[in-house]
Amino acid sequence: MIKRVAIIGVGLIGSSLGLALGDIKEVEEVIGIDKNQDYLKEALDIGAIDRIATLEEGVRDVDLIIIATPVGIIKDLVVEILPYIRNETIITDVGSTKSTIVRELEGLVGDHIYIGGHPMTGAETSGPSGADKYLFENAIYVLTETKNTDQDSLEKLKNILERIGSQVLILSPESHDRMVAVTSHLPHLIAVNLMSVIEQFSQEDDKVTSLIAGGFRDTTRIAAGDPVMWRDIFLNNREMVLETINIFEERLASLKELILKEERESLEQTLAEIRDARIRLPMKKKGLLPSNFELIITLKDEPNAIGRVASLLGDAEINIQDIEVLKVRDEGGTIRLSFSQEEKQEKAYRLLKENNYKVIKK
Ligand SMILES: NC(=O)c1ccc[n+]([C@@H]2O[C@H](COP(=O)([O-])OP(=O)(O)OC[C@H]3O[C@@H](n4cnc5c(N)ncnc54)[C@H](O)[C@@H]3O)[C@@H](O)[C@H]2O)c1
Ligand SMILES: O=C(O)C(=O)C[C@]1(C(=O)O)C=C[C@@H](O)C=C1
Repeated sequence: MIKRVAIIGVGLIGSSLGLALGDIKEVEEVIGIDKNQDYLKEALDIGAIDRIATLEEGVRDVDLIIIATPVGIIKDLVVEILPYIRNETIITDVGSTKSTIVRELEGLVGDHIYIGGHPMTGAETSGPSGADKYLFENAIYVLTETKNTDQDSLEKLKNILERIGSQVLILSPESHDRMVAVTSHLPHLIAVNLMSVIEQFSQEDDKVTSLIAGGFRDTTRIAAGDPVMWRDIFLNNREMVLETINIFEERLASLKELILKEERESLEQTLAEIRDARIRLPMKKKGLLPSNFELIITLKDEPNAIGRVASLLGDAEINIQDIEVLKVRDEGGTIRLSFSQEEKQEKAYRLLKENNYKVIKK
C-alpha cells in the first residue's frame, strides 16, 4: 500500500499531485522537496505537502517518489537519490517525454523500481499557485511499460492514479513520444511561432493586439508556458518533434499553394475535410483527450454576477474545472464554464436553469 509519498519538484504538477494524493485515506504523509524555498512554503500553505524535507532525508522511507521537475534534470535527480532509498520504493516521474528518460533510468536503477509517467493535463502556469487538486480527474495519465517493468509496482501505481480520477493508459515510451510529438509538442511550437508573428506585427502597429479575439486566444494560450520546461521537451523528443515539423511544413506549403493559385474549390474542399476531422475528434468521450463538458451562461451586468454562479455551484459541491469570460457588453456578458465530467455538467445545467439563468450546453 502507498502510505508515504515524496514529491521532488512542488511546482504546478507536483503540488497538484500532492493535493490530490493527500485526499486519499491511506496516504498518511506527502513530503515536499524542491530547490525553491518559496515554492516549498507555498506548497505547505496550500496543503499540497505535509512537510518539507531535504532530498536525502525526504526520500529515505517512502513508498512512492514522484519527480516533477523539468525533464532535463530527472535522470540526475534519480542518480542522486538511489543511495538513500529502499529497494521496494517506486520511483516515477511526470516528465512530458519518455523514451530517453526511461531508457537511461532503466539502465541505471539496478534493483530499484522505476516506472515512467506523464499526465496528459496541465496548464501554462508554473509553481504551486496554479495547483489544482482536480487536475487529474478524467484526464489520461500515461504509464510506460517495457520488458523490465515490475508488474506489481505498475499495478500499484496505476491503482493510486485511478484513485485521483485519472484514466491510466499504458504505452511503450516510444509510442508515447511519437504521439505527444503531434498532440502536445507541435501545438506548443505552433503557438509560440504564431505569438512571435503577432509580436512582429505589433511592433509596426500597436493597435494589432486590440483586434485579438477568440481564435488567437484559443491557439496561443499555451505559448505562455515555462521556457525551461519546453526547451527540455523539444530537445528530449528532438527526432519526433522534427518529424512532425516536417509534416506540418508540407501541409502549410500545400495550403499556401492553394491560396497563391486561388484554387477556390480545392481550398474549400481541404478546409471542409479538416473541419470534419476536427468535429470527429473524441472530445466528449473517454479517449485520448481529456473530456471537456461546457456550459455557456449569459449574465446580467450586475455586481458579483460571476461570483453568484460560482457560489451556487460550489454550495452544491460541483467543481468548476475552468471559467472563461467570452464576451463583455454593456447589458451583461457571457461566460464559459468547463466541468471534468458529463454528470457534473448536467447537474450544473439543471441547477442554473432552476435558478433562471440563461444557459446552454456545448
Ligand atoms: N505544465 C504542464 O502542463 C505539464 C503537464 C504534464 C507534465 N508536465 C511535466 O511536469 C514537469 C513539471 O512541470 P510543471 O509545469 O509542474 O513545472 P513547474 O515549473 O511548475 O515545477 C517544476 C518544479 O521543479 C523544481 N525544480 C527544478 N529543478 C529542481 C531541482 N534540481 N531539485 C528540486 N526541484 C527542482 C522547481 O523549483 C519547480 O518547483 C515537467 O517535466 C513537465 O514536462 C508538465
Ligand atoms: O495546458 C494544458 O491545457 C495542457 O494540457 C498542457 C500540456 C498539453 O498541452 O499537452 C502540456 C504539456 C504536457 O506534457 C501535458 C499537457
